[in-house]
Amino acid sequence: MSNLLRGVNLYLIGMMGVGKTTVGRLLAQELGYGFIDTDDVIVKAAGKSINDIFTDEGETGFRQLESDVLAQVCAYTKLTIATGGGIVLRQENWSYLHHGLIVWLDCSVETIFNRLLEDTTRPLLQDSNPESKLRSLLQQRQPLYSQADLHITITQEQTPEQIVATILAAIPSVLKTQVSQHQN
Ligand SMILES: Nc1ncnc2c1ncn2[C@@H]1O[C@H](COP(=O)(O)OP(=O)(O)O)[C@@H](O)[C@H]1O
Ligand SMILES: O=C(O)C1=C[C@@H](OP(=O)(O)O)[C@@H](O)[C@H](O)C1
Ligand SMILES: [Mg+2]
Repeated sequence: MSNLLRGVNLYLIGMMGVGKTTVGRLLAQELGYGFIDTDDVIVKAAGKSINDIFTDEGETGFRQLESDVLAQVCAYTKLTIATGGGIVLRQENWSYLHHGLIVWLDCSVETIFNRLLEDTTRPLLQDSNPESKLRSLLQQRQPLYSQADLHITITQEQTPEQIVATILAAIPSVLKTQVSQHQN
């Protein structure tokens, strides 16, 4: 698979809680790729948590840091990059994402809600009705996520290992499409 990819980066996109960070780390191991989580880089660079960045600099400040980090990481190859769920919102980010293969991890709002029930690290979910917030975020973002090269729908029961296997099995079909598009 690594030979087939020829060092092309994989970008995982999708809603918060879908498993981008968890699956991305495993996927990188399987491919012999490096792993980067854009949120981790932002936290290290800013020296504070995502919650504190949202409080101090607002979502706009966070989105600027996110774009800066994405612009930097896309200069490297052989990486699996777990992005934050809102990376799709800025048009400029797409020019960076399209340097690599974009994989949309998609699962139901119910699954996400159950996973993040106790979580306090996602500022956008600190809402009086987090489930309805998730639904409206998904509604807004779905058309953007659907611009990915690969759409992987996952069920609540699927383990990270199974999701990695599904992604690896699907990659050759997209690479083939891209090669034939170049030939036409
Ligand atoms: N396939 C899975 N099955 C069960 N729990 C999962 C799975 N993938 C992720 N999780 C859990 O869901 C939560 C969110 O996962 P995370 O990887 O941080 O998602 P994201 O980066 O997309 O926000 C974490 O607690 C993680 O352990
Ligand atoms: O969906 C979003 O807008 C966000 C998702 C988070 O990352 P995960 O998708 O890894 O949870 C993080 O970037 C921030 O809380 C904003
Ligand atoms: Mg994450």
